[in-house]
Amino acid sequence: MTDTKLKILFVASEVEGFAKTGGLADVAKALPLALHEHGHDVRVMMPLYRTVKGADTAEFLCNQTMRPQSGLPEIPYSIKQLKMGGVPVYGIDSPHYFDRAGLYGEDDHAYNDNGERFAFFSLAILQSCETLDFIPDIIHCNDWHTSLVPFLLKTRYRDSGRFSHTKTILTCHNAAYQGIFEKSQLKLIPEVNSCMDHQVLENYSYINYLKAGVLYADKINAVSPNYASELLTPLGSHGMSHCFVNRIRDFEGIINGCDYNDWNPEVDPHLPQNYSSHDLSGKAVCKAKLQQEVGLAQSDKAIFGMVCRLTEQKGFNILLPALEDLLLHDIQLIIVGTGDPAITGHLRSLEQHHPDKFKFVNTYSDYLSHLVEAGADFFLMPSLFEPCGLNQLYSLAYGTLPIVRGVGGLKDTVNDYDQDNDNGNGFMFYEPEPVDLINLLRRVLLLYIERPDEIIRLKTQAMQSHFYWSESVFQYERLYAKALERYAL
Ligand SMILES: Nc1ncnc2c1ncn2[C@@H]1O[C@H](COP(=O)(O)OP(=O)(O)O[C@H]2O[C@H](CO)[C@@H](O)[C@H](O)[C@H]2O)[C@@H](O)[C@H]1O
Repeated sequence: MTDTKLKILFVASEVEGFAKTGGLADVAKALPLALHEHGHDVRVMMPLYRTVKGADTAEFLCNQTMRPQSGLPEIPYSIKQLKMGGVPVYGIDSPHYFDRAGLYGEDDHAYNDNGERFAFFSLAILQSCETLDFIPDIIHCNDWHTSLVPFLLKTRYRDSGRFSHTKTILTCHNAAYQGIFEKSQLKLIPEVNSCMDHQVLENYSYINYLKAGVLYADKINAVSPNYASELLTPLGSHGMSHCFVNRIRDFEGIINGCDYNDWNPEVDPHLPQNYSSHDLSGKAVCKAKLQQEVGLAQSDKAIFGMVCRLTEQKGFNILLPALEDLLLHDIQLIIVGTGDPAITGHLRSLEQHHPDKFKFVNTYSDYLSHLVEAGADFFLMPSLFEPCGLNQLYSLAYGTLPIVRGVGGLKDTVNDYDQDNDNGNGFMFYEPEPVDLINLLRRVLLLYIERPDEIIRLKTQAMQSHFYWSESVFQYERLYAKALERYAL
């Protein structure tokens, strides 16, 4: 398979370097680049939001007109090209749908036409392939935003000769977000409204985009083997277990890699001093810089860090009560994140009660996310569920010991010190109970205070754990091969 060079179109709603709200963007950059390195002809397609970095200088390729069925007005848009290493990134430039302040919403409110926006994007993807004369072997879709592409290929485009050999992959980065919209948002794709398949209909008035993708994609994967197995269970599938069970023969888990071009403490330009597993002295300099940056006293106290979207998924129901206990100890805590106003309010009030120990930085900052990874001693990820998780991989690379809940990809990537002293590179608790996290945090703190040499050994060991994208690319290549074989038979 590795000798077969494929034409791959990777379609995603966000791509690191251009527009990002979370981990999907990281993967939408690193995976296409890794596939390109394996010799495939990879192109990426994304919406050209107003905020896309480089949008002003993107190369204009052509104007397009979408002519909807059923007498709706024509929709003009254009295709522009950005560059990401050797991989072309096509931006779908529709002022009507994408020239807005946010990607998916503003002021904590999702845009009320998101269903229509991403139905348009899915149609534009296929129309643009034809215009650019790039007919892919594989269209690699990601999450609900692009889940209608497999549906379109098997319905509207079924008899179109041009895509007769094109197969689709759907990667589920987070099946909690399913894209459930009123049928009225699907005026551009009326076929969905007449589709009576109960797996696509959420109910008689609503369509579930992710379910359409899971039903119609040729192959499906989750971003870790453990999350894939969770998605097959009623408890771990966000209500979609029957959909995944129905596709079990075409469904698997492939763990994300870590992009060591962006996340490597030996060369990271965000850090005041670089360091490696052979010499951790630069990490101490990063710790001092982090303390100075957020306004905490310079000291050797253990720093617990966290960078994330502030959502229920990240385990705040477990974490907030546990922090009340943790902050009674002689530690420092730094949380960087934006999101849910209720969580923001709790964190603000906790910070006011412990101003000398806890800094909550309510912002989105690449610089701070790198500095927290480098300067903290421990990284908190007590997630309720975690499809893969990337920050624990960054934490390992930076010698910052992850404290995680044993779910999803966290279980696949962190070796629990309590289970395996010799090979441990982090700490794990299992039950979604604050008391379990509190007990773990106390044990970790004791280790930090009483056995500093052991902590250094663990940090060094963590830095030697690697999750290379090239390994995951082999598995994606096998998945592509299976998708292409299935219809060649
Ligand atoms: N305030 C802030 N400032 C700077 N950077 C911030 C930030 N808040 C978040 N980030 C960054 O966003 C990314 C988050 O990635 P994750 O994989 O941990 O979570 P996410 O839930 O978004 O992704 C989903 O998709 C990914 C990719 O498949 C899965 O790993 C994951 O489990 C799944 O939930 C990291 O690069 C992080 O540094």
